[in-house]
Amino acid sequence: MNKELLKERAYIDGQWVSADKTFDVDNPFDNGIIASVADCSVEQVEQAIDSANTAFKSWSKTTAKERSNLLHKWYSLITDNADDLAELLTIEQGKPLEEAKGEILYGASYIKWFTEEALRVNGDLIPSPDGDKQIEIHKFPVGVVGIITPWNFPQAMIARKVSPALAAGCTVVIKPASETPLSALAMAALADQAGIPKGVVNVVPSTSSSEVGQALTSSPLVRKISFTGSTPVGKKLIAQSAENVQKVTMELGGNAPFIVFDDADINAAVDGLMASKFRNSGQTCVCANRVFVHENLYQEFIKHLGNQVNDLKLGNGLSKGVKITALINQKGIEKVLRLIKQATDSGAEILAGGSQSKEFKNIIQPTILSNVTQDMDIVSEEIFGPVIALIPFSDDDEIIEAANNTSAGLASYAYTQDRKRIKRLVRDLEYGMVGINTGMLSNEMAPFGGVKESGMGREGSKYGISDYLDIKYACID
Ligand SMILES: NC(=O)C1=CN([C@@H]2O[C@H](COP(=O)(O)OP(=O)(O)OC[C@H]3O[C@@H](n4cnc5c(N)ncnc54)[C@H](OP(=O)(O)O)[C@@H]3O)[C@@H](O)[C@H]2O)C=CC1
Ligand SMILES: O=C(O)[C@H](O)CS(=O)(=O)O
Repeated sequence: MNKELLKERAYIDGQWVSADKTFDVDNPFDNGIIASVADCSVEQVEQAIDSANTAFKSWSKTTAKERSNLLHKWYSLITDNADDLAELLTIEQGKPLEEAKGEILYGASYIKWFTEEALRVNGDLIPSPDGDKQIEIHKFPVGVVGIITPWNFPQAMIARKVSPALAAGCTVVIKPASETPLSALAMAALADQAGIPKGVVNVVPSTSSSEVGQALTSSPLVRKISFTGSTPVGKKLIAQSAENVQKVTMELGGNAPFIVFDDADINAAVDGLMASKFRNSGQTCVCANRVFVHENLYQEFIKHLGNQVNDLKLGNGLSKGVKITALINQKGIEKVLRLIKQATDSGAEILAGGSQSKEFKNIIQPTILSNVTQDMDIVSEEIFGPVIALIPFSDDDEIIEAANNTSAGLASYAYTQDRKRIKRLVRDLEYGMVGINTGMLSNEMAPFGGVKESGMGREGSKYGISDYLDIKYACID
């Protein structure tokens, strides 16, 4: 791997900066230490905010074309270094190398998208209702953006937030997850190489996440917070952002229903479930979390599903053909084992897996639980692991109500051929995103985001840049 991309110091004001202390980053597969990274203090975060604020004064006055060209250089450097970035990502996060490569290109697709969207931030001229006065609508970048990202997509979540921010003319201070800071620092190294001016992008790794969040939300210089992570942390940040009336974009937890109706193509539904459920070993906010299968198909579905699950290869993400790898940390492993045990203690049946791999202690076997019921914790909590919870159903009306019976509202999925039923599902499922006959719905051209306690704002698509712009109305007589 290109050692130039392995950075251990913070990136503040265009400089690589040490801190008074460091924290270790380990490989989730074997817990081997791979780096010791600068553990930034609140003072250093404040320095980064000051730097971003100074840089904003000039960056916000560059032309959209200049920003677009620099973003494109960043995009090109990322795609040119995709293999090395993927290897770094797998080492620090654990996911299979093929998935890590996919994440790098997925993240880069957002940067490419916003090189184009940067050129389409237009205002309006509105005919005045009041004599000859002219109504002009202008759009301006909001300012310094505080960005806090999770460990499950350590590169793509940064690309998905930083690219619209920079395209709009904003500057950013990024606090990556402590489990996975290396991908963020590598992205900063390539932004530096691309010629993105000092202070526009700052990365401040820190294990003092709560204090860093407080520093970002309490600073009047920070005009927006963009966060992807758990709902409890999202709620804290929303509350804290009120102090300075900051804009927020929140991509929070999910609890996706995956509904297989009696007219579904079983093979397609099993393929869609495998793709949705086992990506990143189940550690995504859009994974199928509750799998409702019509009783008429239940037994046949289980047979098809079991065949595919039993074929999944477990191991080190760097090894060829591996599909199921280590969960991010012991906390994540214990949470999934707790949910499995509570379900089986309450009557669920294990059809496959059900425990940690005998060979690799940090890997949980791909698991199928049958006869799961709505009262179980595995139904109400975001599993974040390779566990399929199967719930049989018989009635269309009941199933939509059951699917909506959660405080989350991010992704939802259904397999059916019935056009009337599809229209009803799109209308009545209370989610930001609905996948019909597909288990994969994330791409840079579609608005990614949720409703209810899954957050607010949208990332990607023609809507994504609006979160980083303010509208100014000028009335000219
Ligand atoms: N919707 C999504 O995409 C994601 C959902 N989740 C859900 O969250 C659960 C826990 O995962 P976890 O990684 O702990 O998610 P967290 O929400 O705890 O962490 C996400 C990010 O927020 C930071 N953070 C944590 N606490 C605070 C705080 N008080 N103020 C400011 N920033 C904070 C973390 O920093 P640090 O790393 O230093 O703790 C990390 O950078 C998962 O099991 C899953 O259910 C998790 C990740 C992504
Ligand atoms: O946080 C996540 O889980 C990601 O947003 C999911 S996706 O965008 O990579 O599908």
